[in-house]
Amino acid sequence: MQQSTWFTPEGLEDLLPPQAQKLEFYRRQLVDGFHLSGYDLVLPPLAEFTDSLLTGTARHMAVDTCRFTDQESGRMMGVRADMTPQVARIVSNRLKADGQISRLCYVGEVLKTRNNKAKGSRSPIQVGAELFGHDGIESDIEIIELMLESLKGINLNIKLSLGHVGIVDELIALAGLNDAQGSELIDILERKAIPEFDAFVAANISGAWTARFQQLISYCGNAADTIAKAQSEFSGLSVQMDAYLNHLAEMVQHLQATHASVDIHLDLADIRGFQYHTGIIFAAYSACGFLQPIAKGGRYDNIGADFGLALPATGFSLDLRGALDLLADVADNTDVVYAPCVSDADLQNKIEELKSQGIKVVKSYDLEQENGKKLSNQNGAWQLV
Ligand SMILES: N[C@@H](Cc1c[nH]c[nH+]1)C(=O)O
Repeated sequence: MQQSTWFTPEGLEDLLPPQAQKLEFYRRQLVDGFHLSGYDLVLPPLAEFTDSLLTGTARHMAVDTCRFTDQESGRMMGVRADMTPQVARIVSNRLKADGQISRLCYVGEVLKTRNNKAKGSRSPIQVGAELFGHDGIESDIEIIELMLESLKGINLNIKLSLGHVGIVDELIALAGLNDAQGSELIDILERKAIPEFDAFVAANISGAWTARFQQLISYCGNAADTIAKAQSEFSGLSVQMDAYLNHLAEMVQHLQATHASVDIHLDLADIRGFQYHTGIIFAAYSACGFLQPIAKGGRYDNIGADFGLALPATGFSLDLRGALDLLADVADNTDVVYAPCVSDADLQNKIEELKSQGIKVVKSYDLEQENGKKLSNQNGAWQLV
């Protein structure tokens, strides 16, 4: 047998005890929390036709998506690299949830073509929530608060970073950049390549706009100060720009009132990893310093257009596998009882009764050797000894 037979591919790992149980514990806690906020669970399939998986705004995901030919239909399929576009397909095409608000949540493993550690796990276990059918700031607030509440519920201490994709887009439009220039700039910002950004601005932007792009990149820091600065310097550039900044300011004000203990940070030029987003974007970083966000999300209006129903949408997801080391270990305090392997209906009833009380009952093939409580037949009745 070749030695490589028992190796798993780079970035695809087994989760062993007790880590797997720990993940399951937190998964339940998160999904139960979503449920209590009115989010219904959906479980999309692991793979879909690339036509639906990589449609519209999700086409940017193509490089991350493992693809293969479906032996049934001959069509190209892909393993999901993100569940959000799948949930958008479900709401637009399966639930046809027009004219109403839909709240959905999901859990599942996703897969990425490459093992880029800087971008997080190659096979995240994605847990998330999406809200469809509302385009006001209230739904952005609901989703961000749900994320904060969920992370607090699993005892993760985080910092919140906020941004708005529209601000970069609007500045590009106002400065009169053409499509190619706009895409190049977005690509530079996605990589946060500051020297390239400076070179791009020097070569492509003139007059007062040069200073504005430099200001944009400087809008990074404490939320209250940064939004005040951005609002004073960008005020009046356009109605849209004012609206975007006002939305952010309102968001900051709201969260400072409801989540006073959360450290809120603004980064108006940070669009890294926000591929299909169109509005307010956000990320939660570990307060104990961790480069990858624990959870992230944002508004992504109209992603469902290709599925026949364009709905406003906002949501967030987190990678439970990536967050596992940051989560407290879960002690297994369940009582253990050993049971003999004998054919006896009363014993079986007793075992079921104990399990229904949350007691762990383990079959023993050598009861004498076990340390701990045992089920023993005492004068015809099964009892704990
Ligand atoms: N699925 C996105 C986050 C998101 C969820 N909903 C909206 N955005 C991601 O993993 O980056």
